[in-house]
Amino acid sequence: MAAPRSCDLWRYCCRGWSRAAGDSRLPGFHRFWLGATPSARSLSQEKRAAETHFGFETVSEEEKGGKVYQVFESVAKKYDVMNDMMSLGIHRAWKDLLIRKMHPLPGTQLLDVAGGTGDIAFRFLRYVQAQHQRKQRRQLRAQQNLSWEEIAKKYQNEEDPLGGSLVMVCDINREMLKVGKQKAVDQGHTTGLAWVLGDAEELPFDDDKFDVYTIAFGIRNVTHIDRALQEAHRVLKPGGRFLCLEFSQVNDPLISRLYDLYSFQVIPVIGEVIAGDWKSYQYLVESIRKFPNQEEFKEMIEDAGFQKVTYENLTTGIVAIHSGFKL
Ligand SMILES: COc1cc(O)cc(C/C=C(\C)CC/C=C(\C)CC/C=C(\C)CC/C=C(\C)CC/C=C(\C)CC/C=C(\C)CC/C=C(\C)CC/C=C(\C)CC/C=C(\C)CCC=C(C)C)c1O
Ligand SMILES: C[S@@+](CC[C@H](N)C(=O)[O-])C[C@H]1O[C@@H](n2cnc3c(N)ncnc32)[C@H](O)[C@@H]1O
Repeated sequence: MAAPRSCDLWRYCCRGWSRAAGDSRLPGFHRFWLGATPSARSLSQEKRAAETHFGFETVSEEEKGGKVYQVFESVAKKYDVMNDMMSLGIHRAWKDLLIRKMHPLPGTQLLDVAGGTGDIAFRFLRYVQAQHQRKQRRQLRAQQNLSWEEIAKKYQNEEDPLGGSLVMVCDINREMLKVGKQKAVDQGHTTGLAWVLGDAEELPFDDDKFDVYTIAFGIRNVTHIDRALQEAHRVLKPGGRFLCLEFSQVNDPLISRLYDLYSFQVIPVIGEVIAGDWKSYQYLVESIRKFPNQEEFKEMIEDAGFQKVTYENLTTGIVAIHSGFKL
């Protein structure tokens, strides 16, 4: 390595000093002698810290939430049809895989954050219902000498086809929830489902409440991902599981080129043609590129206190499922 020039050394020292001067752990006296007035320093630091991204645009942290809200308010009515069109239905398989990985048993209490129009919740309900029916059938088969009347009665007396399971869909956007509630009616989901308006960064739930926390295609839109992860940890029961389905990084260079081409050249066009909304779909593809890769996100989950954190790539890493436990 080349020897540092004197101006480099000077710059290095200045950087070190200014860093120390901004260190809030230093007593005020030291900060004063290190050459920065605490108020000026902390002000400029706050200004920098308050910036984030909205797709490729730099925005203030206060602005971001509002912009994300507008995106989903705008796409809500066309959201489901857009997902089928853009992904050629592949998003359905990704969501099915998330539920299979969770393998919920009757009685599971699930919190689905950024649950939007309910895709994860409805899959969860169908899965636990099927599990519960299978369990019932096994029990009936074990009781060999029941009459058909007794068997029929057992089926009819079944009050809760979900065996006590519940899914709480929490989302910040009224319009997305409105579409979700209508879908629940259309699909005949009457029990085991609740809808709550709430922010992933400040969940309106007590500590240690849920067995599983899911967030599908949601965390990318949250302003402070670290806060959302801490909240996930707080509301899970000890032993509870965190599962996140999110766009991730494609590592194969050829697939990555094709994927970029499709994302930037095709998706906003479909957005414009089907939903009359180029900008929201431009934001979608940009936000995917700004999201941390598989390993970086895994570290963030660990930093929030989760253990046994793993991930599984789907469709060559276009999306990944991260899993962690509160132990
Ligand atoms: C506003 O925010 C949002 C709005 C939303 O509606 C949704 C979300 C959140 C997202 C979801 C809930 C998931 C569902 C939505 C999507 C998957 C849309 C996002 C899609 C991508 C970022 C691209 C990746 C999509 C796929 C892997 C699905 C499969 C698509 C194809 C295979 C493309 C086929 C398309 C054609 C043949 C049309 C012709 C295309 C061209 C002329 C352009 C050039 C295209 C290619 C050369 C082929 C495309 C190649 C790839 C996609 C890469 C290779 C893929 C594989 C090996 C599987 C939300 O936040
Ligand atoms: C792409 S949609 C995903 C919906 C659903 N999970 C799915 O897989 O189809 C993203 C959702 O995240 C919600 N969202 C964005 N920021 C949020 C936040 N801070 N707290 C809760 N939900 C949020 C949006 O309102 C939107 O419904």
